[in-house]
Amino acid sequence: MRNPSKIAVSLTATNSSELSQQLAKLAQAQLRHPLLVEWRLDYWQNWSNLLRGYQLLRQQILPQQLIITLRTKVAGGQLNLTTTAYQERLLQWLPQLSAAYWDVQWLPTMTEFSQQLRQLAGNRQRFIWSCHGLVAKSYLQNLTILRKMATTAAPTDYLKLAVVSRNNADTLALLTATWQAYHELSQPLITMAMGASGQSSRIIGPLFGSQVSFGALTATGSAPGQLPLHQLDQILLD
Ligand SMILES: O=C1C[C@@](O)(C(=O)O)C[C@@H](O)[C@@H]1O
Repeated sequence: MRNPSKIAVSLTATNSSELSQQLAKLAQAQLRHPLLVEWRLDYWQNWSNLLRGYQLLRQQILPQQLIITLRTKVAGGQLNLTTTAYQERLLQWLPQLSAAYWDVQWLPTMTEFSQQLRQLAGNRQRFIWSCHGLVAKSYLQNLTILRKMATTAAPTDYLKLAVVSRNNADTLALLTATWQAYHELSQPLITMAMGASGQSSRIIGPLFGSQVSFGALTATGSAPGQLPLHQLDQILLD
């Protein structure tokens, strides 16, 4: 049987006071769907007080609700890091910040890094293997990425694919690839088409096998095309 769909929301605070504000806003949210909270570390300005931010977060958010993500510029995030610097930061911080999921930017050539992560994480830690396409992709390109990511992921890890959409055909390519992957692969999926023309994928994604949809807590959210959290909660089709 399928798991119930979840909604995720990103905290994009740059410092502790912004984080408190975003958490206060989140505390007001009464949602129909189970909620995951993504902490986007790439927005955080001063990493010497990252642990302080984490403590603040944990006063309100349970570890089993938490996703921790460090998104680099090449994948649409805020931090300009080389692959090596990105991987070093993950290896440094993963043992210190406990979360249900760590988001990891997937690369075809990362066998050694993924083994290091798993060793550090032990059995309890699960991963979201992420691929962010900033250029629109065809059905086959989307499906091929999902299939390749599945070879890195454990059965309980998520595979996440976010691709830019220029039009309805791009969105359909993402949704139909999701549908095929849902029938072929054992891992749960999170997919979305980014941008205004991809917005429908955030609403009907669950009908095609995507299990988590991201809504926006702030005016801009954390990616183009996200719907406001409450609106998404009302209209998500699952
Ligand atoms: O990977 C994703 C999905 C996302 O890019 C979106 O399009 O909603 C938002 C990001 O914060 C998150 O890490």
